[in-house]
Amino acid sequence: MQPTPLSRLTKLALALALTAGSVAVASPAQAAGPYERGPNPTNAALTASRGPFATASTSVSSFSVSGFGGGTIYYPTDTSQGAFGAVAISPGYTATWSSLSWLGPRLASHGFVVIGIETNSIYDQPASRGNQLLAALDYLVEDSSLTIRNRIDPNRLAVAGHSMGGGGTLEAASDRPSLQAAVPIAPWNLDKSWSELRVPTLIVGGESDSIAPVSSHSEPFYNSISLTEKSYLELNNASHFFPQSTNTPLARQMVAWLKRFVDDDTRYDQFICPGPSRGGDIEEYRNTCPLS
Ligand SMILES: CCCC(=O)Oc1ccc([N+](=O)[O-])cc1
Repeated sequence: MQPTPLSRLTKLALALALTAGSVAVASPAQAAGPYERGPNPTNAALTASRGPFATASTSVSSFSVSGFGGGTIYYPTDTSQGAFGAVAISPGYTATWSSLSWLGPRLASHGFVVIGIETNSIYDQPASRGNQLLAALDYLVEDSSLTIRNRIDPNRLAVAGHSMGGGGTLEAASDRPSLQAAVPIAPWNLDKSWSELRVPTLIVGGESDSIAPVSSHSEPFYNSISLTEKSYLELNNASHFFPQSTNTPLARQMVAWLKRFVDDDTRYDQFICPGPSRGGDIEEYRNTCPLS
């Protein structure tokens, strides 16, 4: 087939533009990442009590799963936008999911499937909690009896947890580098070095934590990570138990981190780099900006 000849007018326009040295290559509209979900983020949307998605929940009996103690799944009800990333969250020593349950609908309303787990025993240690987080993720993406399984993208998974659950979060991320994000909250672990970690990790600590003091837990954990993106948020005057009631700075930073690394949604970079400044609820924020 003959190429369509350029019209005289087009040729003239091109010649004029070239002479003027100003041929503008039409830039396509900024391509949206394939996993971006929801409207453009704002600080108000991240600090509101709910994100843009309506959510529902379903409980998971300990008798229907293996490797963890069941729990509760929260998910966006919207089925028009493709699959969502998922995050498994562990409570701390002697605690149950109810201690963190505000996080379930909060995160799900931003476009994530969340499983808040019960541990096999409330006395389980961090390594066991890490294995249980991974078992919960495996359940979400593999168990054919789970009717919402097709809402979950098996390649976009994350872990989080409080205290020994935060220690378990580090264990899970160390054991499974294919995870997209980890968020240890007031993490507690006897192992202080996580130099092998390749999972982008946001650590959130409390300035006044006397059970997992940041000086012997969150800070050395953060400092030991060198192979991946990391951020450290320290909350002003916060005790070990800050995640056990609605905590806006935690939710804001956690949603931004999950959006950025589970959904590859660079619209959230602005909340990570440079991130929150010191003052008010924020004692300190450190990160590895710029994000690559
Ligand atoms: C809600 C409980 C959070 C948590 O895990 O707290 C603790 C962490 C470590 C110890 N400990 O090592 O004894 C105790 C509580």
